[in-house]
Amino acid sequence: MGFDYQLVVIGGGSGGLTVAAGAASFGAKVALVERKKQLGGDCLHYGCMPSKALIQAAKEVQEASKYMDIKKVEYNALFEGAMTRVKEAVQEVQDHDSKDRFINLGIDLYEAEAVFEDEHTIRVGAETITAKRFVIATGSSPFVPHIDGMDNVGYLTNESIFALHNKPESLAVIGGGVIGVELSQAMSRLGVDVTMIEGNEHILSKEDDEIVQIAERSLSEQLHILTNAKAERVRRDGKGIHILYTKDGVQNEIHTDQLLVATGRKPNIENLELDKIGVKTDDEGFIKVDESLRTSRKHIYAVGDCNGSMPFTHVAGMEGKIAVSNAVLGLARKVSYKKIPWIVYTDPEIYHLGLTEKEARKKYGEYLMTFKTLLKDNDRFMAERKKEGLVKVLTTRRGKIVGAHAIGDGAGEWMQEIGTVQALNKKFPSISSVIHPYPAKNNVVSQTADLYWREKLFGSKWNEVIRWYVRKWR
Ligand SMILES: Cc1cc2nc3c(=O)[nH]c(=O)nc-3n(C[C@H](O)[C@H](O)[C@H](O)COP(=O)(O)OP(=O)(O)OC[C@H]3O[C@@H](n4cnc5c(N)ncnc54)[C@H](O)[C@@H]3O)c2cc1C
Ligand SMILES: NC(=O)c1ccc[n+]([C@@H]2O[C@H](COP(=O)([O-])OP(=O)(O)OC[C@H]3O[C@@H](n4cnc5c(N)ncnc54)[C@H](O)[C@@H]3O)[C@@H](O)[C@H]2O)c1
Repeated sequence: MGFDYQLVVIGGGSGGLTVAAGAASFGAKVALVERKKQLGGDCLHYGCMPSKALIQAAKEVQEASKYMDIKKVEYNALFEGAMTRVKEAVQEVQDHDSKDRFINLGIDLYEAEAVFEDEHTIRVGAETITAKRFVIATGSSPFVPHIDGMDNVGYLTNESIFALHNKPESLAVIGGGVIGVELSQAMSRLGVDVTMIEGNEHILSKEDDEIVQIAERSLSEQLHILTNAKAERVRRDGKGIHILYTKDGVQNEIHTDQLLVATGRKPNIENLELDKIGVKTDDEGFIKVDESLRTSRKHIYAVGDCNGSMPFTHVAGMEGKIAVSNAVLGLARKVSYKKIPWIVYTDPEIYHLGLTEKEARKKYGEYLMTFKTLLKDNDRFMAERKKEGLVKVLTTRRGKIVGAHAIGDGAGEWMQEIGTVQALNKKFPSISSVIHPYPAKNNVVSQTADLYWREKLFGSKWNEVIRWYVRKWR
């Protein structure tokens, strides 16, 4: 039976665009279906791009505030300016990733919501199209917990906060995960009074404990952080939004101009009619895939946020490339999530690779080695007065990297050296033999790698042997 297309990709975000472009460049007949007017998905429109533009604008305001007294009315103008920068950044990347670029690759674009009719057919608006294989890349949306009054209060999510024009006086943020902390700090730097309500004992629950301690200390100088706190009820009146919450068993209320909900994600599968074609999902609705990214229907693949693996753009991209190899070239490449770093773009910035110390200790027990350098012990961070921070690297006794974490100015950039070394299957101590230009910030990484040798040479029986050799023979 002939199909209209060899491959139909559903969703034109980070994952879907990688798949569509990759498949077309291998000569496949490809259609891309996107329900929104623009390509780019969450990362471009409501995620990575607008948040990073906002973070940068807020950082500049905060720097300026060190040298001048910024008045309240000036903060209003600076806020509006920051929001304009956000829109400009999104537009610039949008122009670069235009529809024409994909049409010129020979891809047929359909601007409509895809709905499965049967396992080889989808409805897109008024048309139906058939394909031999599909890749679902429909992403995720904000998950909003059930809190009494929420439906009537008019809250913000990452899909609406970047459209704010006027600076709110105050902002409450429910959720102290990555979105919560990045946006809270940026808003606070733009003169907004921010209160964060986090249900867990600590914010950023996926990070290493010591990193979290430093992050909490630093962020609580700029925001009110309420941990172990549960929002029970919200209501709006003429003065704004009231949030009734319980913290450590005690009830309290805060009053705020705006409320941001940042409590995790849910998959965009609601209208696909996956049940009809036998594509299985887990309890939260994320599409189940095997290591080759195949769903329970073997000719249908799922990549990016909708499969619930790791909700990052670089993961959607990595999965997209594997899906192209498998769906288009017929290979059987498998995904691995062991060597995927991420960054939390706060100031100080956080870098995360692999296991936290708690996880690594559980797995490796006494075979785990931990190497730490405080930024206050590094010349460059001393010189720049950016001494708050830590590098922590976790290895096996033989130097295999199992985790690397840092918090500090620009950590996301200078720590990636460790991610590269790990990806190339080299050991952590090999960084010691690479000459780092002094006093680049990545010296703190080689300084930490030197600790491995110090431990091996001076913290073991070898030390005695070397000392004996030097005394006797040199
Ligand atoms: C505030 C915020 C900041 C972030 N910052 C970062 C960051 O700094 N770094 C990072 O790596 N990640 C970041 N992320 C995560 C990143 O945005 C996502 O992991 C990434 O966008 C996932 O890509 P995707 O292709 O799976 O989904 P998306 O990019 O969301 O694309 C899915 C597309 O599918 C479309 N679609 C959905 N259903 C249908 C349908 N039935 N028919 C047709 N089209 C459909 C949607 O309209 C959308 O365009 C951030 C997320 C948020 C919310
Ligand atoms: N820098 C980046 O790469 C970046 C930036 C933003 C988002 N993202 C991606 O987006 C994903 C989603 O981010 P997120 O911050 O929404 O999710 P998250 O899972 O990181 O954090 C959600 C937080 O909300 C808390 N929470 C949940 N329900 C609550 C409730 N009722 N009351 C109080 N607290 C509650 C959770 O305990 C958790 O700490 C992230 O996992 C990340 O992968 C990445």
